Amino acid sequence: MQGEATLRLLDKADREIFKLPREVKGAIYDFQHKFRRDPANPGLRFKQLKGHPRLYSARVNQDYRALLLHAGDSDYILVAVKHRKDVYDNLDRFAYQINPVTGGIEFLDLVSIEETIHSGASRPDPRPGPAPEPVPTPEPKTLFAAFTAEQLLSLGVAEPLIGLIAKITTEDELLGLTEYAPQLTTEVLLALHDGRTYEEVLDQVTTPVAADEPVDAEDYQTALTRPATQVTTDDTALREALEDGFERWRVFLHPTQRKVVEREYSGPARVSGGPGTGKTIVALHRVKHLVDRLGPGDDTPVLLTTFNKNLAADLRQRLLVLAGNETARRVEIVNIDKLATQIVADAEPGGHRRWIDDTKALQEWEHLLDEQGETRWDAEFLHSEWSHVILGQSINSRADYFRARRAGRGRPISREDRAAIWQLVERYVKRLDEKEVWTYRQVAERAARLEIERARRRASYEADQISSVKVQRESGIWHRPRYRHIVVDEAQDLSAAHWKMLRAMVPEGPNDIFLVGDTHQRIYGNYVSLGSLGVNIRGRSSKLTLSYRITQENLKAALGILGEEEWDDLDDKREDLSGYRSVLSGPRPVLRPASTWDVELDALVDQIKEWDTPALSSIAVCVPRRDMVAQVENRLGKAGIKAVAIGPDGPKLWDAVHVGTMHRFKGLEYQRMILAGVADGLVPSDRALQYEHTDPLRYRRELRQARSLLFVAATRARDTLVISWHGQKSRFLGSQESPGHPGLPG
Ligand SMILES: Nc1ncnc2c1ncn2[C@@H]1O[C@H](COP(=O)(O)OP(=O)(O)OP(=O)(O)O)[C@@H](O)[C@H]1O
Repeated sequence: MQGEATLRLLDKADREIFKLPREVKGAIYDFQHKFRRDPANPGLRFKQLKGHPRLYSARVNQDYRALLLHAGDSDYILVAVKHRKDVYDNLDRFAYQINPVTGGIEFLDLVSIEETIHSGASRPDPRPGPAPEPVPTPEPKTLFAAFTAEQLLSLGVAEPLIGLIAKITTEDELLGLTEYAPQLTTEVLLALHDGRTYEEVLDQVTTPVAADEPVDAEDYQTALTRPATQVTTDDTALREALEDGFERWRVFLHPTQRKVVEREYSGPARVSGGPGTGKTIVALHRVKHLVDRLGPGDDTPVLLTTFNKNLAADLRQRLLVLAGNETARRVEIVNIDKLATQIVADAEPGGHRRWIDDTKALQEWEHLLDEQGETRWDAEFLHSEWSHVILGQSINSRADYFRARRAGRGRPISREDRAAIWQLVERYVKRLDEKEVWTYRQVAERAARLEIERARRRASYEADQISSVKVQRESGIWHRPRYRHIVVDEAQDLSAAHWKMLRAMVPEGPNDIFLVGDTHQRIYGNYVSLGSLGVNIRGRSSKLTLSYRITQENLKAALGILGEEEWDDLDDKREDLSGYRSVLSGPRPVLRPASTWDVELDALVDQIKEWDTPALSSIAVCVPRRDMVAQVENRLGKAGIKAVAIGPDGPKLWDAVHVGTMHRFKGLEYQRMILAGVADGLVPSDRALQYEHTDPLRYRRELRQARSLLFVAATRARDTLVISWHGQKSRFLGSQESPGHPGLPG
């Protein structure tokens, strides 16, 4: 063999490599350079392994050998690095195949897997709580006895593992097996063990990753290009994977993630998925994919936008890590309200208006109602009517408001009422004008109109250019589209005006808009129907279902919070979380009642002390109300625990416990989360509960939003989740209660 070679790293091989001594990792670094430059270099002692036509070994250092799978031509995959004695003494331990279901390449070291099964058997139970009474069992039952080998194979389980799987009797052994087993085998076995039926697993786990075409078991070259082959995508990625602090999401995408990232879409596309399924990761990879395909002379940027400022900052930082400066330079990353403000500021330079948030906007309503002596409607109702019905549908006149749809808005209002409300809204807007302030929604609405007008002028300019030779070449930029592509994260919280603005910013066509979001996590009450806003996602929707953040235990608890509520798909259809699952496991969530808020605060301090970790920012405390944030901060401070509130721009300090209201936790994640004050009256709030009899529709909407808020908060934990309350436990935590004991109703 002569000339250069490519070398990729197979998923999970990095895990074993990571555990090798430092000097061996250094040697691998040198090895991969040499190998790529010239695999025939005699110093590498590159040779085929007996009985394995595609498997080769090569020298890393005196004691260690790299195992390389030949995919064809000069393409190799690094599948393991092992001590010399573990390579040549027992060659039967190695197996590889193209999975007949997915068409992805899989490698197995049966001895390593067997070892981890046995170490799994002696693993300590990660879940606290009373130890189960030992029950004498004559014959341990195997976990997968109910399924035939044919069934397991048809679900995509790796054939060489069938024998080992038949012997598994405990969950810990199963977790041991999954450490080095191929991804699909792991997912299938855990889903079956979780109680899903064969048909459910086929439908939810296997089919989404099955190959689209018949699989040729010998064509490794084609297999290498399939999303189901989880390898680093290029040579540089392999080098990164060996570095300290390597983040796997950068190179190993799940096959369903890779599919949605690389697909060609004929128009706007939507990716949904429960918390932690990698929607943000997918949005970042999609941006990279789109930039990689831009022509060299194409300087129209790609827009990456999200809901708030600190998430935008996080996206920028992660895009730099993923794709580097050159790519990031071609991407505009900005939160949606800032984008709208820029548009308005550019169009109306010299404006002095300040933004006000919803709390301030409500105060203004209250003052207006007091001054007018108006008691028929409260500030909340009027603010919501103005924001969601009037601004939400771009209503400009009284006549249009008379005709406006108010579906799902709560109590019906007469024509006479509408006339009075319209008058109040006019006075309110005038009041804000005089004070030179405006709400984010007003800015978004104004920006949408400006962009629609700009798009209209651009379209007529283009039409003129085509139809008339006399149009001069103008140097103005208004006739260029603002963006080539738009990618949106946290799509569930954007308002109708935001979507109208975005729609006008990018020409309709292939890959124009790519949005990711989860309507179960909608916390700002913006219900939209994308189709009616010109963002037609029909036929271009996909779903991610495997959570990389949440453990199975926390996932069950979080799903319990959602209850029987119904959710939409941003486009007037229903959406659910069927298939949502995890392969991670950890401690069960802890439910902790307290008699008073004071006692709850004491327990919170004790809990953090008990964790006794120097990594304070791996801990977060989430509370339902702003005043409680200050109280928690205060109490932690008194106990000598450094704490900091999460502000609108995110947390200011990184060596402190982060404390915030539920809204502030959107998009974040922490090793350990405490949700405090999860009591009825707070979650949902008394304010929401007051509508139960007066306005049932509104009551339902408020309750759904409160559920979503608690769902967002509870799904931020990577590992430990503690939920506490004082007084009456929140109705969203289910009916079972076992004070002092861990566990939540599933
Ligand atoms: N392919 C992957 N490999 C490894 N880790 C991944 C992968 N995809 C996602 N993750 C990790 O899972 C976690 C959740 O990812 P991400 O934030 O993208 O999920 P999300 O769906 O946007 O979550 P949420 O809806 O809760 O905000 C992150 O820590 C991320 O690094």
